Amino acid sequence: MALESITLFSSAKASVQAPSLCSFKSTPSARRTAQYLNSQPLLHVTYQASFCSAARPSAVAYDSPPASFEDEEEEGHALGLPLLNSYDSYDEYGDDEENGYFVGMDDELASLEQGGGKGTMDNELPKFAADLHKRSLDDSDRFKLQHGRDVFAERAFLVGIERKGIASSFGIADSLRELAQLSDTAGLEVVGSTYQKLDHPNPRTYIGSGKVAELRAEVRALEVETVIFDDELSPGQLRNLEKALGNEVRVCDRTALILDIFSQRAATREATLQVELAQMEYQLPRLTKMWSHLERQAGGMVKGMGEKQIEVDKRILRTRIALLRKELDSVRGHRQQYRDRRGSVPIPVVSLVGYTNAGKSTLLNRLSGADVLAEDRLFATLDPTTRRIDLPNGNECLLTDTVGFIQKLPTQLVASFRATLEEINDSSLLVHVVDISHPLAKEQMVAVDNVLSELNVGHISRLNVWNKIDKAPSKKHEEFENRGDVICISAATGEGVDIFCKAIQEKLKDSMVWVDVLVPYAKGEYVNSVHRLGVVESMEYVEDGIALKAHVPLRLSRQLQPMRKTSD
Ligand SMILES: Nc1nc2c(ncn2[C@@H]2O[C@H](COP(=O)(O)OP(=O)(O)OP(=O)(O)O)[C@@H](O)[C@H]2O)c(=O)[nH]1
Ligand SMILES: [Mg+2]
Repeated sequence: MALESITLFSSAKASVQAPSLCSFKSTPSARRTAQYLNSQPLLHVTYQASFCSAARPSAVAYDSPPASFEDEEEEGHALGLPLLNSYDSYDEYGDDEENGYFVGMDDELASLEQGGGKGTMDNELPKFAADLHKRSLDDSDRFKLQHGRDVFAERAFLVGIERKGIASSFGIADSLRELAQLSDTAGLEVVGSTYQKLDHPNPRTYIGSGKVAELRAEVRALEVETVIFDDELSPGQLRNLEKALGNEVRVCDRTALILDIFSQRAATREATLQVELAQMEYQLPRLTKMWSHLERQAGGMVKGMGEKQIEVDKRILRTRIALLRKELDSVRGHRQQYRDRRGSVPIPVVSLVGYTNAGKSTLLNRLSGADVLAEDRLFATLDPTTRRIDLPNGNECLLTDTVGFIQKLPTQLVASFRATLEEINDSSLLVHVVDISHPLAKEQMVAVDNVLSELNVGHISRLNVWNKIDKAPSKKHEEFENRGDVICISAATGEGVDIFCKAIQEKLKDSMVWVDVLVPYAKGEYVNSVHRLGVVESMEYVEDGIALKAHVPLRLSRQLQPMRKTSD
């Protein structure tokens, strides 16, 4: 078995260009097939190795025909997808399969032709390609243009629970609404949702067994393709739900969905590596489904074969995870060098943090004329962008836009993005941007505070900014007029932005350090830095140099340390 080249999880892409080919193993014949299909106009084949991933493939490739075609549970078969089988077991299964196509390798082909079988590379593959193409046309009304991309609108159904007695700041309706927004961002079409009131999530199936039966009926009635649960499912829950709901539907959870969105959006090498790592760590304990067909195929004769495969896969995954970590370390090393270089230029860093879709990128764009993608969807930004901006008093600072937060942020994601988020640690000031027009603005603030407290940034001073006041109801205006600790702005119209800049300036001054130094004439560049970055109180040309009294950013004060006047 050519295991080494399996694309184990070619990420859970919820939206792919059809058609895609799901292959359980990357065998030479599967690769060859993909090569052939990709050489055809209008066909684009990607491998996926598992049905747990969020994309519905257009066809399924098996290395040899599964033994139990009649078995209702047979994945691809049950989905009504064309099957592609490499030929080696053709004699045994060849004639009774209408849905399948058979291909073989050259040497196998020779023996096939000698044996007078019907399938050859030459006549079966083109038929297969034509069938795939036809199916993708049949499905074409399911494609909608979304955010400038063709997205296959899978039918999704959402399931949540309301915990009795647990005062979650997000109510179940709000949480499901947000899950729907996430699904939409991932390119799914939400066709319904349900929830159950429970003391605790059911350890076996998350919802109770009666509710599972109800869900199964609803899923059938609505022709649902993906069921998404609002909380992270344990590997056991996932397995049991997959079993209970049948193979026609895919089961996934909030975490997998968010990971999927991140993987669709990751643009830089570091973000891609981080998301891939998070996905693999998520998949590792959940590796079950992709080899279960082997058990059936062996007809129970080679008991535990699937088990063994899972062990092999786990080893492959672990090796890959180790490799990813190493690569990430090296990418981060480069970034650290960049940051160190930036650190030697003592410009204060101001970080924009906040809930996803709060308007952080819009604000950065407004202040710096940057061109960061800002759009009305969740997680538009994954990579931090930094721009230099001028403050009203002529000082400069660096403004950094960061990835947005969300409630129930997957732990793997927080862990793998920690390094990116840790840049926040270098900031002189955190600006917490809130979308005050959002009905759950308060709950979102709490969620952001929770993530921030995990990041140990309590020592950095904060500025709270309520954004989108152009959209907010006037009641909110009265509310914030009574508060001294908030700046109200509209990043879209520019209202309040001047006041915001002044507030940054003041806050930065608060975080500055008082210095009384004598700068030798030979080191005149420091005087420039003090003017550019600090607030000068007095300056005097004396015999040995320039005597300065000023407030300066901490980093600059360190550089000025040797020039401190000895008298103080
Ligand atoms: N009406 C109004 N809309 C705004 C304002 N600021 C931002 N928006 C809109 O809100 C949406 C989200 O803005 P972004 O700047 O992408 O939000 P973000 O905080 O960077 O979001 P993520 O990158 O997903 O974390 C966009 O459609 C913006 O046009 C505002 O002041 N008023
Ligand atoms: Mg953004």
